[in-house]
Amino acid sequence: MVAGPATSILPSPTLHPLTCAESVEQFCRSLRDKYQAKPAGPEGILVEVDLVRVRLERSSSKGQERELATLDWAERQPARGGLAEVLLATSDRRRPRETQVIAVLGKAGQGKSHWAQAVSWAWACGQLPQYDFVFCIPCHCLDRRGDTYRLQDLLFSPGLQPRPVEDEVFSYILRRPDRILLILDAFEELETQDGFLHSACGPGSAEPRSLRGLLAGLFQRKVLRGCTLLLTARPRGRLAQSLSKADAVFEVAGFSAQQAETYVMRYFETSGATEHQKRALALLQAQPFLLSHSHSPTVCRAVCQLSEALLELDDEAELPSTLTGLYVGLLGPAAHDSPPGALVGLARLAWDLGRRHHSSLREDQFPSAEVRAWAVARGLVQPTRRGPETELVFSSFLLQCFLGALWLALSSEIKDKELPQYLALTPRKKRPYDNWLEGVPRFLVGLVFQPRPRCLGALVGLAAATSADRKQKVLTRYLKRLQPGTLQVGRLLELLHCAHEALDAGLWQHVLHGLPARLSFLGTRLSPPDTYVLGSALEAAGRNFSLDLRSTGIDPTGLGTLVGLSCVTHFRATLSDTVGLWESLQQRGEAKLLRAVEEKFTIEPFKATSMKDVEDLGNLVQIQRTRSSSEDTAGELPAVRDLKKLEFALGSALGPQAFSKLVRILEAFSSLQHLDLDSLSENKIGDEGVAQLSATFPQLKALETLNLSQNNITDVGACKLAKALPSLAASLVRLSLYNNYICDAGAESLAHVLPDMVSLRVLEMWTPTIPFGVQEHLQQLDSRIILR
Ligand SMILES: Nc1ncnc2c1ncn2[C@@H]1O[C@H](COP(=O)(O)OP(=O)(O)OP(=O)(O)O)[C@@H](O)[C@H]1O
Repeated sequence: MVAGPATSILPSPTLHPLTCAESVEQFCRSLRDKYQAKPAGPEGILVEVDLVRVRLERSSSKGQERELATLDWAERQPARGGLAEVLLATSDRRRPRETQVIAVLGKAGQGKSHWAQAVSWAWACGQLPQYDFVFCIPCHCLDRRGDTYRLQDLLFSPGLQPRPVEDEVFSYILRRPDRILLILDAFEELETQDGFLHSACGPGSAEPRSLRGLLAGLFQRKVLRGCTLLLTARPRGRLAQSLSKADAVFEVAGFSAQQAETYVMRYFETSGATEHQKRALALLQAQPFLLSHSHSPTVCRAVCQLSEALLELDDEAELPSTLTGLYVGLLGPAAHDSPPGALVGLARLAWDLGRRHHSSLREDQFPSAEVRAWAVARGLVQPTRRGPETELVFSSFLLQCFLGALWLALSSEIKDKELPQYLALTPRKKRPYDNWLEGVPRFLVGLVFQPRPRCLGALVGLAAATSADRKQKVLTRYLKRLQPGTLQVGRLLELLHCAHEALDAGLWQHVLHGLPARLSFLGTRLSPPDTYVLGSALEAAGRNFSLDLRSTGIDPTGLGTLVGLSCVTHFRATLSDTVGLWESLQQRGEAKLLRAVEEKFTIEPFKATSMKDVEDLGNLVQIQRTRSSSEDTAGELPAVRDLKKLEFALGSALGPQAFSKLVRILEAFSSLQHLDLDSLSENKIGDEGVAQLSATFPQLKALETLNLSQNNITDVGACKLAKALPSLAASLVRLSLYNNYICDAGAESLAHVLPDMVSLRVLEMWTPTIPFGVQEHLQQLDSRIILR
């Protein structure tokens, strides 16, 4: 694990670097002892996972807002150097005494807190000798009120640290901020402090201020200047804006298939049931939907818990095929021995807290002490990892979502006409879920639609479950009125998940029927469960589809599964990911599938906007060339062979360099009809670029439109172009040369080849550098010349 015992980090310290008061040494020792204490049971399992370097980018739909960029699979760079790489991510910063801010993002349950815990554990084991103190602070423990918040209150929050702290410790911290690692875990909990980046941060470190002021001070690098500030947070929501100020951003990748398997094995080792290890793995593998979800450690753990319970009872058991089924299975036994109304009471609490963006509960919030004791005993709520002992949290965010949905499914307080809004499928000004309770829609549909006896009835009894009948009617009416083809693609995916959870043939068919034949997911992240439901839907729809899977971050297995479906007749995907897929199919000897996938792949029209695009295109052509030079003459790639339109829009900084790469592969595109080298930001390929391009004309036999406007071309380039143009005489219909630096000599040389250009209809050549007299002359010479 990146955060695991970071053996690769630095040599273990021989001597503790503190050479100060005994009280400081003692505090350090007790802090280490606290972090070293490993939790018992599954919480103590640590599977090493990757952190991936990511970036935030401006949201395409929400103007200035920033969101996590969706990286292509090949673009993802795991921090293989482990924790050392993450913590030193910004060591190349220009001012070494500056605070460095590192953000670690991930969806709920992806393992951020576990990772943060492992960082403190690694420190406690002497593996981060560059820090004298690590403070790992769960943000939900922070006191949010008042203007009397001091740095000491943040570092030494009551209940968080081992013992009362003396002034000496604090003054040591102030003297050596560079040796402090401050971890703010679950930073999204502080979203009410939104806007702190621009807040005034007030006087020195020890002075009281508001929490917002203190955060401002830390982020503006005025308080504890020189420390390392590590944040973990869910990626969506308002706070993501402040994270754009981080020096480095990583994402917790979650479990790979192999890591999920390791987790299952360790889970059964820890629980002392090693005899069930293999059987549990087989159960998971038999349920591909849950398997696709097992990249989330939270789901993986829930699956293990249910498998353990099932295998105790019955060796022939099977796991359910939905997430709703998983949580009904887990909660069913707890519901049976609950005090009256306990489950519904807890569900209401989950909903109320979630709506207010909270996950922690105080003792006095439970309906009764009995309910609290039951919920703790059943592991539904648990003490916070490092918070005050009196504070509890739901044992997972997904469980909180499930309970919230249970409340919606049963409550008579939710009006019928309000219910559909909780599915969040129709556009609204404000999204009802943003980081919080986002799992609710699927669970709500699952609970309301799945057959009562094995679902809602199993939790609250059949009599109480009948209250969901009306809700089912309301939701059926709403869902059947939805037209899947008109939904924004993120909502379409959510609808597919809801329909999957419903286990209702009518609803499923309705959704399948409305799926458009061309589905573009461009820019929308596709997780393994998304790929799974999408694949099931396409297969069941009994029609053909074409898919655009570019910029979805789809994993190689998911890509292979979707594009391998016989009903997917065409697809677009990121070039590098597609080439990766071909290579793996080739290695696995799946020649037939490889051929099929190559046939379906299209890049039409192709727009190169980055150097990577050009390089990826180059790789594709290289594959084509290698194939055609080998025995395999049928190895032509239709994507290359059939490409008709190619746009190049790299801009002036990278344009010339990238174009010289592009021009080397141009002749491979034998069907190219439209080559557009004009981008709004100007490519500036210049005379040299034009000369290189002209040399490829004899091979571009199908070229009809050539746009060379805004490319810094002078008479030199124009004359070269004119000389080469006759090779395109039979095909070229339109040539654009607007806004270059062509003068009379260049213009006239172009005009003089026009009699040979029999297909040409238009030569657009307006540019202020051509003298007026020459312009008039040219227009009289050939009416195809446009000089306006
Ligand atoms: N690397 C790991 N190895 C073993 N178990 C893990 C790992 N990561 C997470 N888990 C398990 O998954 C559960 C959820 O992880 P964690 O609480 O760290 O997620 P999170 O991303 O912080 O979620 P949230 O945003 O809801 O706070 C943990 O309680 C733990 O049981």
